[in-house]
Amino acid sequence: MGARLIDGKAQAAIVRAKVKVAAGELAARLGRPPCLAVVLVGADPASEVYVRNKVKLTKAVGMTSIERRLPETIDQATLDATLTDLNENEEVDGILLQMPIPAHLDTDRALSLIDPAKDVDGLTPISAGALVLGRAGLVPCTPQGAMILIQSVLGPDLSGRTAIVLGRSILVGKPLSLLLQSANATVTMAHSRSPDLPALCRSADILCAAVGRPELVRGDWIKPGAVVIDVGINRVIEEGRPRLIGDVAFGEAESVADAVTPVPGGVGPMTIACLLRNTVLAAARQAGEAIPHDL
Ligand SMILES: Nc1nc(=O)c2c([nH]1)NC[C@@H]1CN(c3ccc(C(=O)N[C@@H](CCC(=O)O)C(=O)O)cc3)C=[N+]21
Repeated sequence: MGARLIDGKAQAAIVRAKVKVAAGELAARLGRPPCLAVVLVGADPASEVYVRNKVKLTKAVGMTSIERRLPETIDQATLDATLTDLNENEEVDGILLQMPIPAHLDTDRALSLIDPAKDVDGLTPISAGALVLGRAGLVPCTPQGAMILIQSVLGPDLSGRTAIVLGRSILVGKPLSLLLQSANATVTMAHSRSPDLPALCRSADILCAAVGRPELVRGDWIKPGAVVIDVGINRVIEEGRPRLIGDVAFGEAESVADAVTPVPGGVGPMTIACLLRNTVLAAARQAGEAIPHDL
């Protein structure tokens, strides 16, 4: 009841349509389509699904993709060599190392080897630093997708609005806080140790939940008329069936918020659309070409 639904599937389709035009323009100038390389270590079933989906959507927007599948048991040197090989491959514009990688491998080391120019996940120290410093760089996909959803409701300028981000992960919470601040919102970075989370949340015009705790955010945590962005994707079993639920109690949020993202169909589809967008941006920048179209 009440709140508008923020349609992540529809917004992702808009982003992909723009990416498709841009990829076409760029392909004509480069003499080949932009190319995304996906590195998958091991055979985690959830990762397999994501990677298959990414490859399918990459082709659908007129780009190419290559996959490097490595066995669960590889050593760090093999992973490192795979990444540096892709760095040097001039046919590859973007590199994505699918997370998580097996525990015996060093994630930080692997990420820091990726050429920042090809870092379509925005997770290398150089990309993270560029975001902090407000310089041009590749922005992590999930927070970028969340921003597009927020701005689809509130417009590009968030001046005068307060925002709270629950969660301080490198992947989502930290970069999303910085992006909100760049768009002129006044941002609170909250987390599990923050005092009185419900009251903090209730003061925010924009509430972003990225903590990975199913339905942590209740209706009475939400300021009436707020925009609620649910970044959580929690797999739960309900009545014997697997189901995806967010970090926000959706039914309760609906009767308080002005607009709210569903799970699934909210931020998730935006993540992949923004990955494709980053691949085009990376291809253009490396070739010294202008960013095609209005991306
Ligand atoms: N290097 C790296 N980059 C990532 O961006 C990355 C990763 N590793 N590892 C795993 C997580 C997870 N992730 C999702 C992307 C899309 C949906 C998505 O589209 N979800 C659909 C539902 C899909 C379903 O039903 O399972 C939705 O929310 O509507 C979900 C999760 C990207 N990740």
